[in-house]
Amino acid sequence: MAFRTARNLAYFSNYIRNYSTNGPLVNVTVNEKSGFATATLQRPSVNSLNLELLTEISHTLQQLEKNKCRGLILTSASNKVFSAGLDLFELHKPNADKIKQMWSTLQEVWIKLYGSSYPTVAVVNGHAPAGGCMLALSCEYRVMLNNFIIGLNEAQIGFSAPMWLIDGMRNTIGSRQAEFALTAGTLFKTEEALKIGLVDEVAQSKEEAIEKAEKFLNKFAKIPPHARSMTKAALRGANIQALVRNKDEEVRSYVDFVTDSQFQDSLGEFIELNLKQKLSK
Ligand SMILES: CCCCCCCCCC/C=C/CC(=O)SCCNC(=O)CCNC(=O)[C@H](O)C(C)(C)COP(=O)(O)OP(=O)(O)OC[C@H]1O[C@@H](n2cnc3c(N)ncnc32)[C@H](O)[C@@H]1OP(=O)(O)O
Repeated sequence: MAFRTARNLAYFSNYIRNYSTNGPLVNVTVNEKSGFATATLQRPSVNSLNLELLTEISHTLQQLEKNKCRGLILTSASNKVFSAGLDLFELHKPNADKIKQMWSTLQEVWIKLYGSSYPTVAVVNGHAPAGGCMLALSCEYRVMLNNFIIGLNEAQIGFSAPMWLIDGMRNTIGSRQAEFALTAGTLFKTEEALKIGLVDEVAQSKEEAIEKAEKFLNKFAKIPPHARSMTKAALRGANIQALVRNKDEEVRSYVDFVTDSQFQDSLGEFIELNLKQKLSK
């Protein structure tokens, strides 16, 4: 049963209210009429993805799947940043166990969002570098506001995006554009992102973006949900299975990579050069 019925809506809202003891990092509302859920990321100030936020996103996606969500709009409470990607301060001189959990939860988020049975739209109402772009890419449709940047800038920071994320980029903008974008770690302005197909539509305000997102979700009103989700699984399943098979091995490589002193040095330099907040010496 979908949670558009009042009883399930109440259950879901209650779940969300009770979920986090520190106050929710993801606010979920459900439009009673359309049945569409809006998940708003609200970790101050830039929705950088630490273990707590990733865990909450992952639980939210699980609940949406369980409650047979009719469509999801993913957006940000900030009017400047959709998500700044992984929390770079948590990657600096990290506790190995914590970053192991962090990467594993990031993989879970990708699997659940990229593979969701329900349709998904990212309303990209702010900058979306690296992990921010990952969240947007795992949705089926992207509506972005003007004058922001989006892209996978991992190469600029000193590493390669993982294979599943490369697949997501390739499936969205094609192999040729993906090779250019990933090898240079390009961050695209909204209009450039529209030209290469990294975003589908541009909006001038968040309200307009939400309208466009709902219009996209409404396209599926007359399509049998199981036929839609089977088709999505057929299109995306091989990429998801490849990650599932390689999940543990990838976590091990990631922990080795991130704890290596060479990566730590280049991350330290990146933070000092690019972020306002500096590392404590
Ligand atoms: C086989 C498997 C192995 C694979 C191995 C791969 C290894 C993978 C490594 C990890 C993968 C990472 C993917 C990522 O997501 S890395 C994150 C990359 N993110 C960025 O490059 C974004 C950096 N930030 C910015 O460019 C800008 O901040 C912004 C997002 C464009 C916003 O600009 P704006 O001018 O509006 O804001 P400020 O720059 O003033 O920032 C506001 C405050 O936010 C703090 N901040 C920003 N970004 C981050 C971040 N990513 N993590 C933590 N904190 C961040 C910034 O310091 C400011 O803090 P303050 O308010 O306290 O001053």
